[in-house]
Amino acid sequence: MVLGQLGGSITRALQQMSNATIIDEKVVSECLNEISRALLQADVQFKMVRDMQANIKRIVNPDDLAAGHNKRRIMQKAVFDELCRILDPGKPSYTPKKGKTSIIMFVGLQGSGKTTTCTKYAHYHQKKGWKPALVCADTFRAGAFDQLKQNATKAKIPFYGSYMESDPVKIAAEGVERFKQENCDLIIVDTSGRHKQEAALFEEMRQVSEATKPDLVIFVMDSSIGQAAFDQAQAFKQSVSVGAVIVTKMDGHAKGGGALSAVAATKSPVIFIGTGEHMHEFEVFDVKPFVSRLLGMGDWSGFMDKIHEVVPTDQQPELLQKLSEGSFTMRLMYEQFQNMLKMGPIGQVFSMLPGFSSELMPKGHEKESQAKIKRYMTMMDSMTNDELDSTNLKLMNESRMLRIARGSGRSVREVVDMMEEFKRLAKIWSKMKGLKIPKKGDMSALSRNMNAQQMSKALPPQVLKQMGGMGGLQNLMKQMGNKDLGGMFGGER
Ligand SMILES: Nc1nc2c(ncn2[C@@H]2O[C@H](COP(=O)(O)OP(=O)(O)OP(=O)(O)O)[C@@H](O)[C@H]2O)c(=O)[nH]1
Repeated sequence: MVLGQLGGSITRALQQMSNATIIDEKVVSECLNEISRALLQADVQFKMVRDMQANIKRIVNPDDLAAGHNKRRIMQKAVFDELCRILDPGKPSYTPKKGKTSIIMFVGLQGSGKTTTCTKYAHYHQKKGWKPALVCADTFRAGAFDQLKQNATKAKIPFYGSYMESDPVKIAAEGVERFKQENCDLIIVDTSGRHKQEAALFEEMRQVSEATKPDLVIFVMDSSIGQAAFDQAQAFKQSVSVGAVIVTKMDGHAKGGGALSAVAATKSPVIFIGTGEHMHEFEVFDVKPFVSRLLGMGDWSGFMDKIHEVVPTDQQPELLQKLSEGSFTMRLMYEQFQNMLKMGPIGQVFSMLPGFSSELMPKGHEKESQAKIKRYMTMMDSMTNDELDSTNLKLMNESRMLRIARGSGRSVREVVDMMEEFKRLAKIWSKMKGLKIPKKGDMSALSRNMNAQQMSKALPPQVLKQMGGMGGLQNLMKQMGNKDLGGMFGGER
């Protein structure tokens, strides 16, 4: 995971601090120095690291820490808040509205993934019923137009470009005009890659922006961008009004700190991340779940807590059992939708798992999302028992989808959307495979007496790793006072 190493180092530094017998200013300073070193090693800009250190020092008062508070948690929260602060400029970006023309211009360094991301962005919206179109204003790189054309054709998205015309300003203006007339509601302008040393290309970018008057300029950034990130991003921001950031190649193992710096430089929110070369490898970005995953443990415990809160007690053991098997069925999805509609927003449970709530229930759109869940349930009502209980997606062939669409009075596209949603949830669900749950009768006794060693054996290895290994787990158990662990395993308390 990009930035994964940074998260691990921060977690270790916090761990070392909480192992100390007396927490005084010196121990806190050492911990902060360790965290700062980790940030610098991950390519976060020096000034940002210095500011972050000063802010945490202000928030964390060693006297408070000494007075029997949970030291690691206080420090962790301060670090968490600071990272969120860096990634969240506090104001949302311009949000295009379906049915109303928006012009979105993509800018960035060479090879950052603009062309790929333009198509992903168009495809993402197209799936949601938008009418996007792509304009290739990259006349600099030979083959850029062919690449866009190929991607656009594959995704059945209209495109505009030219092999002959060398003036990107002219192409951009013409393309935007054409698609305005065709009533496209999302006109996406792809531009050439450039860097701040190329003054003429920066001037050209400004002219493209002037000619097309974009509602939103998106800065596309490769997550492996190093120390140069801050200055480059700032230069883009100073030339055109960057309003949002998309970070690409999050599927790699880059240090990723440069990406944090660039976000700070543009003072614009990250709206999506690219997680692979393919069209669907594109996720809505949410700051808090991302940072908590980065810091190694928050999501898992939060997830279990929320299951406890939202899922009716009598259903918890069964649900956890199914989690441990990792196999997700339509029926399970149906039952969870039912719980969530009854008990509150679905996001409460799954927001703990990155990529989930943001997709299914974006903030501020809860009403629409609930309506969507209800529509999904209507479609599932038209499914046979075999379909509901199957884990095999291949079963859902075209004729079955047609039948479901007809039976529920919805379109085939909506059925396909629901299947996509199901696939995504099944992927998240499969991560829980291997969770070992004590037999029903043994549950409460076992969980009362369970130590970290036993507990570590019960957890799937990838989850244990996410929690910061044995150390992270021991800490979590301390925080929860052990007694609550019965709840994590569905036992009676
Ligand atoms: N692994 C991975 N590769 C990506 C991702 N996004 C883009 N790429 C790859 O990065 C390379 C560059 O992507 P392009 O879309 O051509 O980049 P560009 O910014 O348009 O390039 P220029 O026009 O030359 O500036 C391609 O090989 C893409 O497949 C991603 O999220 N993950």
